[in-house]
Amino acid sequence: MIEDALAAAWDRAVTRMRTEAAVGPAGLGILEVTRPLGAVSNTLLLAVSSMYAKRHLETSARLLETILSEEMGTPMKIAVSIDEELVTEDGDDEPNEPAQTSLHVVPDDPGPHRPASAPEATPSSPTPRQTTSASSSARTSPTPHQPTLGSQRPATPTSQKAEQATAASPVDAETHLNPNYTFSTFVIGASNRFATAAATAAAENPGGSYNPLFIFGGSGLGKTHLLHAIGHEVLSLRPDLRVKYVSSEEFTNDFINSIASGRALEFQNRYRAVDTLLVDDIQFLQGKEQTIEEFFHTFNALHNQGSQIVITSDMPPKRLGGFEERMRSRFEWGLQVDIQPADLETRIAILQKKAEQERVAVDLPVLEFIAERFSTNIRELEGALVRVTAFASLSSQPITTDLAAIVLKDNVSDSAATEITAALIQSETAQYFNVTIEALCSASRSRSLTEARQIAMYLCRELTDLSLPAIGGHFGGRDHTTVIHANRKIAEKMSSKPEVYNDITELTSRIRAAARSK
Ligand SMILES: Nc1ncnc2c1ncn2[C@@H]1O[C@H](COP(=O)(O)OP(=O)(O)OP(=O)(O)O)[C@@H](O)[C@H]1O
Repeated sequence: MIEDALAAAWDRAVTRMRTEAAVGPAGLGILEVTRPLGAVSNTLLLAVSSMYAKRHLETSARLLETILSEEMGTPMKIAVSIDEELVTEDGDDEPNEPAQTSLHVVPDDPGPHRPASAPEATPSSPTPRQTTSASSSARTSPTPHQPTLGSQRPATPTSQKAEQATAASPVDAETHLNPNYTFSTFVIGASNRFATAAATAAAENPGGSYNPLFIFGGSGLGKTHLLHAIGHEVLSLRPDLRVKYVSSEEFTNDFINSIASGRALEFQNRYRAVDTLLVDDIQFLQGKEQTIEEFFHTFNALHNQGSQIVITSDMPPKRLGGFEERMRSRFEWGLQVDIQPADLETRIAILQKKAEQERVAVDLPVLEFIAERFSTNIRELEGALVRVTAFASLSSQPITTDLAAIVLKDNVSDSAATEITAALIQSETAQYFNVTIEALCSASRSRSLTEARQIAMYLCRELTDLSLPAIGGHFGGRDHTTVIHANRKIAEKMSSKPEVYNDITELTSRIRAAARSK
């Protein structure tokens, strides 16, 4: 229990931050839910619920420490930790929700404000059998071409997805490696065989002849997955090595923050102390001259000391505009490998693996059906499987090709013809839930906004090529782990909450229609 004097000083410091300091609404929101745990010597330990909140708080650390010191009458420092038991910064107040409870209606849980006409309707034939209540059949469906579900829970409380709702594990805080992205979960096919062989070789002999390893290819083809897989493999073979995964956006933010807080040297030491640096989506550094300069020095330092560097990009080094020749030529020092779009057999195998991981039994003809329709982007392919299995689970039906055909009827990838942007998704989502775009991107953790925001993030992940940090950036500068959390949360809810499934279906259709009409 925190001492009364300390608790009172903390409260006064928060008030002063609000009244005297130019802290924005996001910062204030975070301060208000920050929990003081106690003091060790002159350091006040604070707990927040996410990396996003921690970073936010740390940017105001100096000011906070000055005010706290004045309030306590003695020099104070702060140390911020993440406590996942706290309500998350996204207001997700059921982080440890047991799978089974998600199948019951919580009476005082209004959730987001859904449009009155929206997806609680009973679909017209030939949509699958519904478990809707009689009253819901009186409503009209806004999207008769899309299968929708009644808001009542399925009669059979055995949601396949709900049973494995806790399967997804968090990203490692130190290495930033996603435990789901390993070589064992990566399907090898003609399109990625060479890249996988090179990745394996680099992982087995870090700093060897494939240094740097440069992996390039189109969106959603598995570059990030391979990058993480290298990290895991290095650590499993050499647990003593230091591995770090970083997206280009994170590298940029880290660099900018380090300069702003006068900690440039600490930044350099942190990045130069690693044995394997995995840098994702290097193309996002284009045009950021100072960050590229810093990356250039990081690269040189690491290469000189024999550390392995692996870089991914959406294009080969030669075509990377915005980088000086000296940087591009370094990218070509080692080995460059590309990943091509997966062929049909590989796509089927990926779906098979995904279904196995999710512990959902899906017959081969259904997997073939889905794989035939989604050929350019594995992320979309996976999203399609999630939708089909979620719908089958919610409506207690077997997963058949007919059902898949209905669910995916309007969900064909048409990215070549239309451009779906984060702004479009935000605008459609805000309109649909009757909230403002500002609120959607704000720090507010109200339940209704949280779910609407998570749905918008899920749709950004599925319908755009944006990276996780880029999506976080569109939603008030949130951390990429918040986007991963939102993605997992919504994928789970789609299988257990008909209204969420319907929101996703309806919004996808509205977003695609809006993109086509532009
Ligand atoms: N060969 C594969 N085997 C298993 N899963 C795969 C494979 N290729 C891609 N995936 C899955 O597809 C999804 C998208 O892959 P990933 O994020 O690695 O793509 P990317 O090439 O990095 O895309 P972007 O350039 O948009 O960041 C991930 O969930 C990943 O696990």
